[in-house]
Amino acid sequence: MARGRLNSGAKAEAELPKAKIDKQTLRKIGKLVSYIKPYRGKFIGGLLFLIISSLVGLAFPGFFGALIDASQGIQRFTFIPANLATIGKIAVVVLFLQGFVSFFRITWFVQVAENALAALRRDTYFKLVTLPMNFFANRRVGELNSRISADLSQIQDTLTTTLAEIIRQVIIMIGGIILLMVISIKLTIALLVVLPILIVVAIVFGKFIRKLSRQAQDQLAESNTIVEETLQGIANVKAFVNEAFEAGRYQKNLQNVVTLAVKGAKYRGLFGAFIVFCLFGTVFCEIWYGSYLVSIHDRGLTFGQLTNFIIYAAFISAAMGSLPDLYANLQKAVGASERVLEILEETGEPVSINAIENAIVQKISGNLSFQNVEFSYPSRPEVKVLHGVSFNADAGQKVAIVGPSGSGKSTMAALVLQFYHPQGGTILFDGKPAADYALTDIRNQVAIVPQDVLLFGGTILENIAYGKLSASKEDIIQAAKRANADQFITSFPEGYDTVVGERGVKLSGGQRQRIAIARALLKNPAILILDEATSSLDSESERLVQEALEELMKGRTSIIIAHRLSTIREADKIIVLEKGVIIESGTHQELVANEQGLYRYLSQLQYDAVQS
Ligand SMILES: Nc1ncnc2c1ncn2[C@@H]1O[C@H](COP(=O)(O)OP(=O)(O)OP(=O)(O)O)[C@@H](O)[C@H]1O
Repeated sequence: MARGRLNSGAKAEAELPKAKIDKQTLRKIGKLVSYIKPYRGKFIGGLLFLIISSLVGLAFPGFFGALIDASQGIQRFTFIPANLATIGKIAVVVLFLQGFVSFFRITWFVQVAENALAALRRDTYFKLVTLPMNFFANRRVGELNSRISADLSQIQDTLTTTLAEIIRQVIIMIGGIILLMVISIKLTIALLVVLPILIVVAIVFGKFIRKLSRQAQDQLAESNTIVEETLQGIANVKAFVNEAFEAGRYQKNLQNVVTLAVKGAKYRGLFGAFIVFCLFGTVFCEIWYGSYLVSIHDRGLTFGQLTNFIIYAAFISAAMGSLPDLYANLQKAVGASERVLEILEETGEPVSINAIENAIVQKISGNLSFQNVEFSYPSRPEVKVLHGVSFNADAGQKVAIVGPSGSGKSTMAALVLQFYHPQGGTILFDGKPAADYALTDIRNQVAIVPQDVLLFGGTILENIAYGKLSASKEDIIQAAKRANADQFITSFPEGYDTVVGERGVKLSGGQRQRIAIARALLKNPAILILDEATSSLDSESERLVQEALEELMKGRTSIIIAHRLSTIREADKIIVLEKGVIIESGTHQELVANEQGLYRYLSQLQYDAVQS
């Protein structure tokens, strides 16, 4: 029980936190029961079979006793004759039934748990992806990931094994004690006085030793860090002639490891001695006393009963010993359920899990306007990012937003996409407030080509199809051609089936952008947001991307978040944003005419940078 992986050098594994189990938490996690409901027949059947198999398991040692007694001509039970062959036949039938019941219990429990968990995983995932952007601002991806993996796995383990084990062990413990009492009250009392004390001591001792071995492991991991650090920074160590200092530091750490390990070993030794002396001592005393009872024939025990007693005593000790760990697992599962429920109870965005229900209902032709939009991010309500921003983009117009870094350009794009909602003012599509549209109607008709294009692990074909999942291969190739992407895609040996993303081919920035443009072309939105890449591409790549963008912008409203002013000269309107306020707006010609204007200043800066 106390055997940690001593001195492996690996950091001790982080355990899932345990939760208190009380009425309130049980009521809360009771909501998860709805996931088992569709399979209640199998679940109840499994429970019933579990109880039967536990009871049969408990009764089975009775056959051993009956066999031993039968060998001495004693009939143990009135309903089992003292005949070895008959007892053997009955045992075979019981074993067969036990096997049958166990088979169904295990398969049914696993079926229930797997199906229920798959549904729970799906719902948690769907809830996660439909949660508003603000939810993600306050949480780390790793933490959310562990909800889906570690927490749900813990619940799954509990449903498949822990719950069944607890029920079985409780039945064995209670049933075992009753049976022991039937055999010999005196022996049972002697056992029950000593056994719980021994088990409690063993558990506490075990925990203590586990803690010590974890400390030693952590210490060793720390000394491994010293090795890693010094080897990585070996030039520094040498330059400062600090070899002796580092060796001393390492030596000191190792000494701590040894001290902790030796301390752990002492307690381990003590634990072993305790087990040998107390536990085996108790067993010996019990058998000794039992043998005495066997020896005084008339009031005492039969050999068979003594054998039964020893087997049941072993059963009970094992059950008592396993219950604390099982209970701890149950606590972890309750904690995991609470955390999963926290996500499930969040309010998600109105997006249906059924793709058909997300289809466009209200068409948008492309008129967009901001009216006095005031906005601060919910995670930082005290910082106002947009102050009364107003502008109009008529259907088909190109509107560029320029301004220094942090002025709020990307925030405006996020508001158009309804990632957040303004605290003041209104965003209108075709003259109607955003709230009059279904969220999916707006997002389905607005596309964004972001600065940094993220491709999913999959083929190029799948990545382009992400813009319109129902698109045919011809449509996808057509979109890629219009986005100047077909040529480089077909130059790969596997063409459109080339796998990209983490495990696949790495595409250049310009290539990824053209894939994103093809994706947006396929989506065919009424409103397009282009978040121009800040890092410049080489001139050939730049030309290809620019051409593709021109193609993409044709016939739709385009909002261009521009970093290079040279690309937006032809825009119908340029909005200059500074610290969340529109300070200028007009065409390129109008803006450069304003000698005091920020736009003129910024374009002069960029022009000078290009010249130098
Ligand atoms: N998710 C967020 N939560 C809180 N504050 C944010 C968030 N995103 C941006 N901000 C803040 O809002 C302000 C505007 O940021 P925004 O990204 O819109 O600027 P930008 O003009 O697009 O800048 P850049 O040109 O560097 O991309 C900044 O002060 C930024 O720190």
